[in-house]
Amino acid sequence: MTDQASNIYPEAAPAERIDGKAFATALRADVAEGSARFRAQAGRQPGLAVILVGDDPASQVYVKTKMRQAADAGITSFPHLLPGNTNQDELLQLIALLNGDDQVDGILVQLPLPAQIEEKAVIEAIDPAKDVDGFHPVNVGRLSTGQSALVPCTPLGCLLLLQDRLGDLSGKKAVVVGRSNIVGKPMGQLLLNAHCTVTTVHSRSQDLAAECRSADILVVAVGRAEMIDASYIKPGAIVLDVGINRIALEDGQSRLTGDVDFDAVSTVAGAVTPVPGGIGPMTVACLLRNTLSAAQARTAH
Ligand SMILES: NC(=O)C1=CN([C@@H]2O[C@H](COP(=O)(O)OP(=O)(O)OC[C@H]3O[C@@H](n4cnc5c(N)ncnc54)[C@H](OP(=O)(O)O)[C@@H]3O)[C@@H](O)[C@H]2O)C=CC1
Ligand SMILES: Nc1nc(=O)c2c([nH]1)NC[C@@H]1CN(c3ccc(C(=O)N[C@@H](CCC(=O)O)C(=O)O)cc3)C=[N+]21
Repeated sequence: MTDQASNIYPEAAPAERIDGKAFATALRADVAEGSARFRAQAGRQPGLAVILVGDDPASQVYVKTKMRQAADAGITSFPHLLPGNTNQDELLQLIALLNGDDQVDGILVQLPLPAQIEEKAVIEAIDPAKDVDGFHPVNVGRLSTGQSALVPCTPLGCLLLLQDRLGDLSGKKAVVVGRSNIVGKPMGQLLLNAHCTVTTVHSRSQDLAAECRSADILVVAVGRAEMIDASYIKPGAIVLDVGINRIALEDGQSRLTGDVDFDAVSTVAGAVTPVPGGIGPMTVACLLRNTLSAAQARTAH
């Protein structure tokens, strides 16, 4: 952080830290209530199948967190931990089995997958009604045409936080940094559906900082540690930091950091989400919310 960057608006009050972790805890309590009602009506708990191929330690941690929080929210999880050399046909056979299993309402295949498996083929094999990640082209199409859909968890978590703080988002200027299928694109779509004026920027954009400085709402999902400093921020803006970057420290340890330089941005913004404790926990809470929604929709007809 440069002195210049931290002092461009010296009169501003420091930004509020948005507690995504606490919000996610409240959201999981809502899901638990809904799951209990579902169980009373359907005679079973909502079910979530979680597939992990390989033994990447970070992915193992995420999968454990998801299963523990699912149990706490009254959702049964069905873990499928497959060896790293699993081939595509084996994975597709498992998905076909889960598509046909009435106890399973949601199917999550942890990404990234090993190189021998094509992500697109796997995503397209999942029954769209059980696609709790919202990555299937049917759900992507439904979201982009404003129909009810299973919506990707990370952008859904961002939207819920924004609506909690701002209520109606109509007419707000929103800038999304990043255009991945998982975060950036569905985020733009959700903000557009909520009547924001949306700009999506990426690695080929010109004058990224100027685009970002026009934003009342700035959502950052680039995967570059602390890239966004105070010079990207409009005074008073709400900044959501999706980035999860593990950086090595000198003592051999590591720490998690976002795509936003939290301290620098806090001198200018109105409110900022931290990493950890921001969007990450919201993602997992929204996965459980989507599982409950899928269970309700599957038993409604
Ligand atoms: N909190 C959570 O729950 C989750 C967090 N994440 C994290 O969010 C981050 C983004 O993830 P994801 O969307 O999957 O990442 P991707 O790598 O798929 O996409 C990154 C996007 O950022 C753009 N980009 C990269 N460098 C720059 C740059 N210098 N200037 C402008 N744009 C740039 C890329 O542009 P281009 O398209 O032109 O290449 C691309 O659109 C990661 O840190 C990831 O770990 C992801 C999912 C969930
Ligand atoms: N099919 C699929 N769906 C996903 O949603 C998906 C995925 N694959 N692959 C990986 C990414 C990443 N992701 C995160 C979820 C929670 C935290 C999270 O809870 N983070 C904690 C910190 C956890 C820690 O300390 O490591 C926090 O930010 O506070 C982070 C990242 C979901 N993803």
